Amino acid sequence: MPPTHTAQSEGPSGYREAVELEFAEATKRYPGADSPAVDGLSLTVPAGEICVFVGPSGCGKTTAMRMVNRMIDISSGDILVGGRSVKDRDVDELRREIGYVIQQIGLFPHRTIADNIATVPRLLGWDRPKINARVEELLDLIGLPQDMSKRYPAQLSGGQRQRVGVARALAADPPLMLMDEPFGAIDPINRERLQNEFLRLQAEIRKTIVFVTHDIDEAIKMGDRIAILQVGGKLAQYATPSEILLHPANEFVEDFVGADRALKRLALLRVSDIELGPSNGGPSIRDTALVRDALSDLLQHGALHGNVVDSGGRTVGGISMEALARLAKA
Ligand SMILES: Nc1ncnc2c1ncn2[C@@H]1O[C@H](COP(=O)(O)OP(=O)(O)OP(=O)(O)O)[C@@H](O)[C@H]1O
Repeated sequence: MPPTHTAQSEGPSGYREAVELEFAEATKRYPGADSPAVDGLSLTVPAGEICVFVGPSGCGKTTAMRMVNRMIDISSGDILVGGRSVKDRDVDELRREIGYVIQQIGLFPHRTIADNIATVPRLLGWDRPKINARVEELLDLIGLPQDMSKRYPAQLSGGQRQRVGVARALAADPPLMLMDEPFGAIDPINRERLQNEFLRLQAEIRKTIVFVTHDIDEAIKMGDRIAILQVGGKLAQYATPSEILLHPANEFVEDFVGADRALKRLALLRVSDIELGPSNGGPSIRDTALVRDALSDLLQHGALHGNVVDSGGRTVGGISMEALARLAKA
Protein backbone atom coordinates (compact mmCIF):
# COMPACT_ATOMS: atom_id res chain seq x y z
CA MET A 1 0.00 0.00 0.00
CA PRO A 2 1.69 3.25 -1.08
CA PRO A 3 1.94 5.92 1.59
CA THR A 4 0.04 9.14 1.24
CA HIS A 5 1.99 11.47 3.45
CA THR A 6 4.35 13.36 1.17
CA ALA A 7 3.22 16.56 -0.41
CA GLN A 8 6.15 17.34 -2.67
CA SER A 9 9.12 15.64 -4.24
CA GLU A 10 7.60 12.21 -4.29
CA GLY A 11 8.61 9.62 -6.83
CA PRO A 12 6.06 8.01 -9.14
CA SER A 13 5.40 5.22 -6.62
CA GLY A 14 4.54 7.73 -3.89
CA TYR A 15 7.98 7.52 -2.26
CA ARG A 16 10.63 10.17 -2.56
CA GLU A 17 13.14 9.33 -5.28
CA ALA A 18 16.34 7.76 -3.97
CA VAL A 19 19.60 9.58 -4.67
CA GLU A 20 23.00 8.50 -5.95
CA LEU A 21 25.81 8.50 -3.38
CA GLU A 22 29.41 9.04 -4.44
CA PHE A 23 32.60 8.76 -2.41
CA ALA A 24 35.35 10.69 -4.25
CA GLU A 25 38.77 9.98 -2.76
CA ALA A 26 37.17 10.39 0.67
CA THR A 27 39.84 10.21 3.35
CA LYS A 28 39.77 10.40 7.14
CA ARG A 29 42.84 10.94 9.27
CA TYR A 30 42.11 11.00 12.99
CA PRO A 31 44.30 13.46 14.89
CA GLY A 32 47.48 11.79 16.07
CA ALA A 33 46.95 8.60 14.04
CA ASP A 34 49.88 7.32 11.97
CA SER A 35 47.77 6.22 9.04
CA PRO A 36 44.32 7.15 7.72
CA ALA A 37 41.25 5.29 9.00
CA VAL A 38 39.74 5.66 5.51
CA ASP A 39 42.15 6.11 2.65
CA GLY A 40 41.06 7.64 -0.67
CA LEU A 41 37.75 5.80 -0.85
CA SER A 42 36.11 6.16 -4.26
CA LEU A 43 32.92 4.39 -5.19
CA THR A 44 29.42 5.19 -6.41
CA VAL A 45 26.23 3.70 -5.03
CA PRO A 46 23.52 3.95 -7.68
CA ALA A 47 20.18 5.37 -6.51
CA GLY A 48 17.95 2.74 -4.94
CA GLU A 49 20.68 0.16 -4.28
CA ILE A 50 22.05 -1.36 -1.09
CA CYS A 51 25.82 -1.03 -0.75
CA VAL A 52 27.30 -3.08 2.07
CA PHE A 53 30.58 -2.05 3.69
CA VAL A 54 32.23 -5.15 5.08
CA GLY A 55 35.66 -5.95 6.43
CA PRO A 56 37.58 -6.87 9.57
CA SER A 57 37.32 -4.90 12.79
CA GLY A 58 38.93 -1.47 12.55
CA CYS A 59 39.03 -1.34 8.74
CA GLY A 60 37.10 1.94 8.68
CA LYS A 61 33.55 0.84 7.84
CA THR A 62 31.83 3.00 10.43
CA THR A 63 34.14 5.95 9.79
CA ALA A 64 33.38 5.80 6.06
CA MET A 65 29.65 5.66 6.73
CA ARG A 66 29.59 8.45 9.28
CA MET A 67 31.37 10.84 6.97
CA VAL A 68 28.23 10.72 4.80
CA ASN A 69 26.06 12.48 7.37
CA ARG A 70 29.04 14.39 8.73
CA MET A 71 29.02 12.82 12.15
CA ILE A 72 32.71 12.57 11.24
CA ASP A 73 34.43 15.32 9.24
CA ILE A 74 36.09 14.40 5.96
CA SER A 75 39.87 15.14 6.05
CA SER A 76 40.25 15.25 2.26
CA GLY A 77 38.31 14.23 -0.82
CA ASP A 78 34.55 14.51 -0.90
CA ILE A 79 31.21 12.74 -0.60
CA LEU A 80 28.33 13.69 -2.87
CA VAL A 81 24.71 12.97 -2.08
CA GLY A 82 22.53 13.42 -5.15
CA GLY A 83 25.45 15.19 -6.81
CA ARG A 84 25.91 17.73 -3.99
CA SER A 85 28.91 17.78 -1.68
CA VAL A 86 27.95 17.03 1.92
CA LYS A 87 30.50 19.69 2.89
CA ASP A 88 28.31 22.40 1.37
CA ARG A 89 25.22 21.35 3.26
CA ASP A 90 23.77 22.59 6.50
CA VAL A 91 24.46 19.68 8.87
CA ASP A 92 21.00 19.56 10.48
CA GLU A 93 19.25 19.71 7.13
CA LEU A 94 21.56 17.01 5.73
CA ARG A 95 20.91 14.67 8.65
CA ARG A 96 17.16 15.07 8.36
CA GLU A 97 17.44 13.80 4.81
CA ILE A 98 19.46 10.76 5.80
CA GLY A 99 17.86 7.97 7.83
CA TYR A 100 20.22 6.46 10.39
CA VAL A 101 19.85 3.06 12.05
CA ILE A 102 22.39 1.71 14.54
CA GLN A 103 22.84 -1.55 16.40
CA GLN A 104 21.95 -0.17 19.81
CA ILE A 105 18.94 1.50 18.23
CA GLY A 106 19.01 4.56 20.48
CA LEU A 107 15.26 4.72 21.03
CA PHE A 108 14.24 7.26 23.67
CA PRO A 109 13.25 5.09 26.66
CA HIS A 110 10.72 7.53 28.13
CA ARG A 111 8.91 8.13 24.86
CA THR A 112 6.26 5.86 23.42
CA ILE A 113 6.91 3.93 20.23
CA ALA A 114 4.70 6.40 18.33
CA ASP A 115 6.68 9.36 19.69
CA ASN A 116 9.96 7.67 18.89
CA ILE A 117 8.91 7.07 15.28
CA ALA A 118 7.65 10.66 15.04
CA THR A 119 10.99 12.23 16.08
CA VAL A 120 12.04 13.62 12.69
CA PRO A 121 8.55 14.52 11.41
CA ARG A 122 8.13 16.57 14.61
CA LEU A 123 11.43 18.33 13.98
CA LEU A 124 10.20 19.05 10.48
CA GLY A 125 7.09 20.66 11.94
CA TRP A 126 4.51 18.27 10.50
CA ASP A 127 1.03 18.70 12.00
CA ARG A 128 -0.47 16.08 14.34
CA PRO A 129 -2.83 14.37 11.88
CA LYS A 130 -0.05 13.98 9.32
CA ILE A 131 2.33 12.58 11.97
CA ASN A 132 -0.30 10.16 13.28
CA ALA A 133 -1.08 8.93 9.78
CA ARG A 134 2.63 8.41 9.08
CA VAL A 135 3.17 6.48 12.33
CA GLU A 136 0.22 4.22 11.52
CA GLU A 137 1.51 3.61 8.04
CA LEU A 138 5.04 2.81 9.25
CA LEU A 139 3.83 0.37 11.89
CA ASP A 140 2.01 -1.45 9.08
CA LEU A 141 5.09 -1.31 6.88
CA ILE A 142 7.34 -2.88 9.52
CA GLY A 143 4.70 -5.42 10.54
CA LEU A 144 3.96 -4.28 14.10
CA PRO A 145 0.38 -4.11 15.40
CA GLN A 146 -1.04 -0.62 15.86
CA ASP A 147 -1.58 -1.05 19.61
CA MET A 148 2.18 -1.24 20.11
CA SER A 149 2.39 2.49 19.37
CA LYS A 150 1.46 3.33 22.96
CA ARG A 151 4.09 1.07 24.52
CA TYR A 152 7.55 2.09 25.66
CA PRO A 153 10.75 0.59 24.18
CA ALA A 154 11.40 -1.58 27.24
CA GLN A 155 8.06 -3.31 26.61
CA LEU A 156 9.21 -4.64 23.21
CA SER A 157 11.49 -7.51 22.22
CA GLY A 158 14.92 -6.76 20.75
CA GLY A 159 13.69 -7.57 17.23
CA GLN A 160 10.61 -5.38 17.64
CA ARG A 161 12.76 -2.51 18.87
CA GLN A 162 15.02 -2.92 15.87
CA ARG A 163 11.98 -2.70 13.57
CA VAL A 164 10.97 0.52 15.34
CA GLY A 165 14.51 1.82 14.74
CA VAL A 166 14.02 1.17 11.02
CA ALA A 167 10.58 2.82 11.08
CA ARG A 168 12.02 5.87 12.82
CA ALA A 169 14.76 6.18 10.22
CA LEU A 170 12.15 5.94 7.45
CA ALA A 171 9.71 8.37 9.05
CA ALA A 172 10.48 11.42 6.94
CA ASP A 173 10.94 9.29 3.82
CA PRO A 174 14.68 9.99 3.46
CA PRO A 175 16.19 9.32 0.05
CA LEU A 176 19.27 7.80 1.70
CA MET A 177 19.67 5.50 4.71
CA LEU A 178 22.75 4.61 6.73
CA MET A 179 22.53 1.35 8.67
CA ASP A 180 25.37 0.45 11.04
CA GLU A 181 25.21 -3.25 11.98
CA PRO A 182 21.43 -2.81 12.31
CA PHE A 183 20.74 -6.47 13.11
CA GLY A 184 24.00 -7.16 14.91
CA ALA A 185 22.55 -7.56 18.40
CA ILE A 186 19.72 -9.90 17.36
CA ASP A 187 19.80 -13.70 17.72
CA PRO A 188 20.41 -15.60 14.46
CA ILE A 189 16.81 -16.69 13.85
CA ASN A 190 15.28 -13.27 14.37
CA ARG A 191 18.16 -11.73 12.52
CA GLU A 192 17.37 -13.76 9.44
CA ARG A 193 13.71 -12.79 9.75
CA LEU A 194 14.61 -9.09 10.01
CA GLN A 195 16.94 -9.36 7.03
CA ASN A 196 14.19 -10.95 4.93
CA GLU A 197 11.62 -8.40 6.05
CA PHE A 198 14.00 -5.60 5.30
CA LEU A 199 14.73 -6.89 1.79
CA ARG A 200 10.98 -7.12 1.14
CA LEU A 201 10.55 -3.57 2.42
CA GLN A 202 13.43 -2.32 0.29
CA ALA A 203 11.88 -3.88 -2.82
CA GLU A 204 8.96 -1.55 -2.15
CA ILE A 205 10.68 1.62 -0.99
CA ARG A 206 13.89 1.45 -3.05
CA LYS A 207 16.08 3.70 -0.91
CA THR A 208 19.78 4.18 -1.45
CA ILE A 209 21.31 2.36 1.51
CA VAL A 210 24.76 2.06 3.03
CA PHE A 211 24.79 -0.97 5.29
CA VAL A 212 27.75 -1.78 7.55
CA THR A 213 28.42 -5.30 8.79
CA HIS A 214 31.42 -7.44 9.68
CA ASP A 215 29.56 -10.56 8.56
CA ILE A 216 30.31 -11.57 4.96
CA ASP A 217 27.21 -13.79 4.79
CA GLU A 218 25.02 -10.85 5.73
CA ALA A 219 26.83 -8.72 3.14
CA ILE A 220 26.21 -11.31 0.41
CA LYS A 221 22.56 -11.55 1.33
CA MET A 222 21.79 -7.85 1.72
CA GLY A 223 24.05 -6.15 -0.82
CA ASP A 224 23.32 -5.22 -4.40
CA ARG A 225 27.02 -4.34 -4.23
CA ILE A 226 29.62 -5.02 -1.61
CA ALA A 227 32.59 -2.83 -0.70
CA ILE A 228 35.25 -4.93 1.01
CA LEU A 229 37.60 -2.78 3.09
CA GLN A 230 41.02 -3.70 4.36
CA VAL A 231 42.53 -2.38 7.58
CA GLY A 232 43.85 1.09 6.85
CA GLY A 233 40.56 1.95 5.16
CA LYS A 234 41.61 0.81 1.71
CA LEU A 235 39.01 -0.51 -0.70
CA ALA A 236 39.94 -4.08 -1.63
CA GLN A 237 37.00 -4.74 -3.98
CA TYR A 238 33.69 -3.14 -4.92
CA ALA A 239 31.42 -5.44 -6.89
CA THR A 240 28.21 -7.44 -6.85
CA PRO A 241 28.06 -10.43 -4.49
CA SER A 242 28.37 -12.94 -7.32
CA GLU A 243 31.34 -11.12 -8.86
CA ILE A 244 33.08 -11.13 -5.50
CA LEU A 245 32.37 -14.83 -5.02
CA LEU A 246 33.38 -15.73 -8.56
CA HIS A 247 36.34 -13.40 -8.97
CA PRO A 248 37.80 -12.21 -5.67
CA ALA A 249 40.17 -9.34 -6.53
CA ASN A 250 43.06 -10.57 -4.40
CA GLU A 251 44.12 -12.95 -1.67
CA PHE A 252 42.75 -10.75 1.08
CA VAL A 253 39.24 -10.85 -0.43
CA GLU A 254 39.54 -14.58 -1.08
CA ASP A 255 40.43 -15.21 2.57
CA PHE A 256 37.78 -12.86 3.84
CA VAL A 257 35.04 -14.41 1.73
CA GLY A 258 36.02 -17.84 3.03
CA ALA A 259 36.83 -21.24 1.65
CA ASP A 260 33.15 -22.05 1.15
CA ARG A 261 32.57 -19.40 -1.49
CA ALA A 262 31.31 -22.02 -3.95
CA LEU A 263 28.51 -22.88 -1.52
CA LYS A 264 27.82 -19.23 -0.87
CA ARG A 265 27.33 -18.72 -4.56
CA LEU A 266 24.68 -21.42 -4.60
CA ALA A 267 22.81 -19.33 -2.03
CA LEU A 268 22.51 -16.51 -4.56
CA LEU A 269 20.79 -18.61 -7.20
CA ARG A 270 17.28 -19.97 -7.37
CA VAL A 271 16.51 -23.33 -8.95
CA SER A 272 14.61 -21.51 -11.71
CA ASP A 273 17.83 -19.57 -12.54
CA ILE A 274 19.75 -22.68 -13.54
CA GLU A 275 19.49 -24.98 -16.51
CA LEU A 276 17.38 -27.97 -15.55
CA GLY A 277 17.78 -31.46 -16.96
CA PRO A 278 15.05 -34.05 -17.50
CA SER A 279 13.46 -35.29 -14.28
CA ASN A 280 14.78 -38.57 -12.95
CA GLY A 281 12.48 -38.59 -9.94
CA GLY A 282 13.62 -37.99 -6.40
CA PRO A 283 12.31 -35.56 -3.77
CA SER A 284 10.17 -32.62 -4.95
CA ILE A 285 11.95 -29.30 -5.03
CA ARG A 286 10.18 -26.00 -5.72
CA ASP A 287 11.54 -24.01 -8.64
CA THR A 288 11.67 -20.93 -6.41
CA ALA A 289 13.94 -22.60 -3.80
CA LEU A 290 17.51 -21.40 -3.39
CA VAL A 291 19.96 -23.78 -5.04
CA ARG A 292 21.76 -24.12 -1.70
CA ASP A 293 18.51 -25.28 -0.05
CA ALA A 294 17.84 -27.69 -2.91
CA LEU A 295 21.29 -29.14 -2.34
CA SER A 296 20.66 -29.60 1.36
CA ASP A 297 17.29 -31.25 0.55
CA LEU A 298 19.03 -33.76 -1.70
CA LEU A 299 21.65 -34.42 0.98
CA GLN A 300 18.98 -34.91 3.62
CA HIS A 301 17.14 -37.41 1.45
CA GLY A 302 20.36 -39.12 0.42
CA ALA A 303 19.14 -38.55 -3.16
CA LEU A 304 21.19 -38.06 -6.32
CA HIS A 305 18.29 -36.44 -8.19
CA GLY A 306 15.47 -34.04 -7.41
CA ASN A 307 12.19 -33.45 -9.21
CA VAL A 308 11.65 -29.72 -9.75
CA VAL A 309 8.04 -28.57 -9.50
CA ASP A 310 6.24 -25.25 -10.03
CA SER A 311 3.62 -23.61 -7.81
CA GLY A 312 0.94 -25.96 -9.15
CA GLY A 313 3.03 -29.03 -8.32
CA ARG A 314 3.75 -29.72 -12.01
CA THR A 315 7.15 -31.20 -12.85
CA VAL A 316 9.23 -28.66 -14.78
CA GLY A 317 12.52 -30.59 -14.88
CA GLY A 318 15.12 -32.25 -12.73
CA ILE A 319 18.34 -31.41 -10.93
CA SER A 320 21.16 -33.73 -10.02
CA MET A 321 23.95 -33.67 -7.45
CA GLU A 322 26.35 -33.86 -10.33
CA ALA A 323 24.93 -30.72 -11.96
CA LEU A 324 25.03 -28.86 -8.64
CA ALA A 325 28.66 -29.82 -8.08
CA ARG A 326 29.49 -28.54 -11.57
CA LEU A 327 27.68 -25.29 -10.82
CA ALA A 328 29.60 -24.80 -7.57
CA LYS A 329 32.88 -25.19 -9.42
CA ALA A 330 31.94 -22.91 -12.34
N1 LIG B 1 37.38 8.96 17.26
C1 LIG B 1 38.47 8.30 16.88
N2 LIG B 1 39.70 8.77 17.14
C2 LIG B 1 40.82 8.12 16.73
N3 LIG B 1 40.78 6.97 16.04
C3 LIG B 1 39.59 6.43 15.76
C4 LIG B 1 38.37 7.07 16.17
N4 LIG B 1 37.33 6.30 15.73
C5 LIG B 1 37.87 5.24 15.10
N5 LIG B 1 39.22 5.31 15.11
C6 LIG B 1 40.16 4.36 14.49
O1 LIG B 1 39.92 4.34 13.09
C7 LIG B 1 39.98 3.03 12.58
C8 LIG B 1 38.68 2.67 11.90
O2 LIG B 1 37.65 2.60 12.88
P1 LIG B 1 36.14 2.25 12.53
O3 LIG B 1 35.33 2.32 13.76
O4 LIG B 1 35.71 3.09 11.37
O5 LIG B 1 36.29 0.74 12.03
P2 LIG B 1 35.18 -0.38 11.78
O6 LIG B 1 35.59 -1.07 10.54
O7 LIG B 1 33.82 0.22 11.80
O8 LIG B 1 35.42 -1.32 13.04
P3 LIG B 1 34.43 -2.30 13.86
O9 LIG B 1 33.99 -3.37 12.90
O10 LIG B 1 35.34 -2.85 14.91
O11 LIG B 1 33.32 -1.47 14.37
C9 LIG B 1 40.34 2.13 13.77
O12 LIG B 1 41.72 1.92 13.76
C10 LIG B 1 39.92 2.95 14.96
O13 LIG B 1 40.70 2.63 16.07
